[in-house]
Amino acid sequence: MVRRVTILGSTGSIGRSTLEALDWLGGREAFAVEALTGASNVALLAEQARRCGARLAVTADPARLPELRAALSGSGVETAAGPQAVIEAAARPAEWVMAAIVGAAGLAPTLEAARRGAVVALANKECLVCAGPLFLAAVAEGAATLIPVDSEHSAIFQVLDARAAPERIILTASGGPFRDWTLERMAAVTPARAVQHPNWSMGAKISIDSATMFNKALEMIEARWLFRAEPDQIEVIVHPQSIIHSMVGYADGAVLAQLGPPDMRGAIAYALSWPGRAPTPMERLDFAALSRLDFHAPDPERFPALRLARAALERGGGAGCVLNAAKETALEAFMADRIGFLDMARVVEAALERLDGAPAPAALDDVFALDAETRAMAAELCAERAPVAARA
Ligand SMILES: NC(=O)C1=CN([C@@H]2O[C@H](COP(=O)(O)OP(=O)(O)OC[C@H]3O[C@@H](n4cnc5c(N)ncnc54)[C@H](OP(=O)(O)O)[C@@H]3O)[C@@H](O)[C@H]2O)C=CC1
Ligand SMILES: CC(=O)[C@@H](O)[C@H](O)COP(=O)(O)O
Ligand SMILES: [Mn+2]
Repeated sequence: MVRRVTILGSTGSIGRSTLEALDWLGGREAFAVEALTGASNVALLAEQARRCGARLAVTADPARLPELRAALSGSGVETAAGPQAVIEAAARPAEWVMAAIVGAAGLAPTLEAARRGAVVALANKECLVCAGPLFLAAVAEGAATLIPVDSEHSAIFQVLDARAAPERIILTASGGPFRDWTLERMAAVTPARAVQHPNWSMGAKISIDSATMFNKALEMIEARWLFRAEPDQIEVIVHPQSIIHSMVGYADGAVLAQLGPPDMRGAIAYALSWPGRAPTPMERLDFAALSRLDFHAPDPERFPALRLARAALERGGGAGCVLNAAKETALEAFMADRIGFLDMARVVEAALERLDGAPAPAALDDVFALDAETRAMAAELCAERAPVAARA
């Protein structure tokens, strides 16, 4: 039977890997693409839609609709544009939806797919970071199935034992490109350098989040909601090779791990073939060639993001939403050379302090309001930091 799929964020790193995984697992004979969505890369979106015979292609940017229409003229692919059209794409009747829009912009469309009961392959971590309880309520309300795709959470999902509650959730972290750098060197890091992840090929924003370890901070909060883990059950260990994707410890002291090459097509193919395991051409691990796997504790001084995530977890309420919105604002300022690399954590810390006590958002509009309030405050905090050129 042909399965209908939708890819939210098809033009990004995860979106492109998803299209490859669909080809691995049977292509057009096994899958019919209902909708693809992108934002700025309209040429790629149109090419993807033609190639896989999508019914609908949507750009989140209304100004790009004429370009999308021109690129798809004569193809029979429907077109639409704007944030509401992305939500409507998620509402269309695909049984399996890849949620791969970057950032908080992915929340509303992914919620829509969950509410109507799709199998949601969740790459976007911000849904759970900004609105964990709300998002899980939508999953329950829609009787949706949530399959984690973030490599760590996919790994944990794969080794969870239905018969025993986990004692520890152990997230592995590569440590990013500045794992061994001094604070002095890190202070002068440029965006071009920060996007160079040592192991994974990913979009620019998550690559920089890996460099600050804010990616791991988001993943701690993601794990809290996905696996209903208490904050003190969630640990982070630096593992520079990114071969062990994460681990779960049980009450008898046993630790189960999932291993594989650092290639997201593995986690995506798993989400497509769940509850089975379809054969894939993923590279096989050669343990003799690997020879060693290293581990060390993260350095809290050089990577304050982990401490901030723990504080957000302990504060609860709207702290996850505040942490993410402040982080996204600071990340954009860093990418535009308006603040330095180490300033990102300073901005997030100040925003968390100023908005301490923000209540947990009870509805989507509350998330948007807290997100907007935090972004405005974080933008002021960024403006207060000395310009990068003045500090050079
Ligand atoms: N890349 C990876 O290996 C991993 C990614 N993730 C998570 O998955 C998500 C996607 O990451 P990644 O693929 O790297 O990101 P990319 O930046 O490569 O892709 C992001 C996608 O979102 C689209 N997009 C950007 N802004 C908007 C918007 N405002 N509204 C709607 N769509 C938008 C982009 O469109 P366009 O490009 O056309 O502008 C693109 O399709 C993130 O949440 C990330 O944290 C999790 C684990 C691993
Ligand atoms: C592929 C994936 O899931 C990323 O989130 C990855 O984990 C990033 O690597 P870091 O461990 O450096 O954050
Ligand atoms: Mn990850």
